Amino acid sequence: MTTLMSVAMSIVMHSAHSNFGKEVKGLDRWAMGLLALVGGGVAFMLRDEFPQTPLPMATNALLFCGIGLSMIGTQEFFGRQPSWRTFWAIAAGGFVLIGWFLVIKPDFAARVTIFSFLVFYFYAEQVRLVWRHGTPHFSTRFFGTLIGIQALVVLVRGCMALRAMVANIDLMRDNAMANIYLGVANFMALMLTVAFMTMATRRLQTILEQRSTHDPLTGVLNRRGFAMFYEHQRLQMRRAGKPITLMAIDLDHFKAVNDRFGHMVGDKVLVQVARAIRQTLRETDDVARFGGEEFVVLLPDSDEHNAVLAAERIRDALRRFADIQLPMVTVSIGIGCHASEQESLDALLARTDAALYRAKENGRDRIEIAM
Ligand SMILES: Nc1nc2c(ncn2[C@@H]2O[C@H](COP(=O)(O)OP(=O)(O)OP(=O)(O)O)[C@@H](O)[C@H]2O)c(=O)[nH]1
Repeated sequence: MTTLMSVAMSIVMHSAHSNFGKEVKGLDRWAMGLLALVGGGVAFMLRDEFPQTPLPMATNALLFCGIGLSMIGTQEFFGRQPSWRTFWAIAAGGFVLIGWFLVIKPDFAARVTIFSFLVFYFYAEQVRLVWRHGTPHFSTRFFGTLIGIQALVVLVRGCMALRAMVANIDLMRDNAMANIYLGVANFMALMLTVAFMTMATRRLQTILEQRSTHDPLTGVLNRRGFAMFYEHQRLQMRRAGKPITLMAIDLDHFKAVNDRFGHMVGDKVLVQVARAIRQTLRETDDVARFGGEEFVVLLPDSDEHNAVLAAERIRDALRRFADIQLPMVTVSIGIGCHASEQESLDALLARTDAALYRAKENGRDRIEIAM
């Protein structure tokens, strides 16, 4: 049953990889790893039919590859460089050593010791990755706990084998430790896959949320993200009785930048302008790109005077563009402060935009305050 279900899970993993493999790494490794484990399981089942050597060797090789691939998958998931050398060293070294203690100098306990300690490394590395790079979320804790248990079980079995407690480690004999090990090994292959999928879907959810609220070119908020941020800040500021001020920023003669230097350079300028704006703001402020070359900044707990100071800082930052080998650009800025608690975001934006267009009309590269 476990073997069949692992095949099903491998298909699920593979289809998840083809749908969002670019966003979430490691799924294909897990899918392949599961297939290798299935192969190992089948080889294990056929042990009585073909009791002679190649089969146990193949079982071990497939199990090494299956568990090792899950480590590679988890490394890729967390954005780490996959350690293929370690993978091959362990898989090949394990294969040779187990072959030695199977054919040349048959020793069951030695084989279990070698197998357990080598695969322990694969699991322990994943525990380390979760510990260091995991996000504080249920899915990560779920995966981390399961992989930790798996590592522990394998380690205990390795230690028992090291002390040559053959009765406890021989899976063919009916004893508590062997039953626990077989149960955990079978159940865990599935549970770990489910847990990894939970982490993968959580990652995908975060990415999609980020995409729906952020501008892909500059990475700052988009209109939707800005509206959400505004709503959150509006409630907080209303409770605290503090003002909210908006700043509408539009690049001057940006068409000329595009025409003269090309669209690619125009894009770079937009990215740098967004970065420059962000760097001049406080932690509590945020900036959005409202399409084209217009940015809107929200300044909670700021009045018009503070907003003008912030706007001047932004204009100063843009003057340093020559240092990063980009064409110099100037901006026109409109500033609007909440007139009353009842004023809607659209109304405030309209007043701020009107101030911005006044700045354009009055010669650009200047700041105007909304009436
Ligand atoms: N490179 C690049 N250009 C963009 C993007 N979005 C809009 N633009 C360009 O921004 C320019 C906006 O031109 P206009 O609306 O005439 O404004 P402007 O030239 O900045 O003039 P004023 O705003 O009146 O000072 C157009 O050339 C658009 O093609 C973008 O994502 N990347």
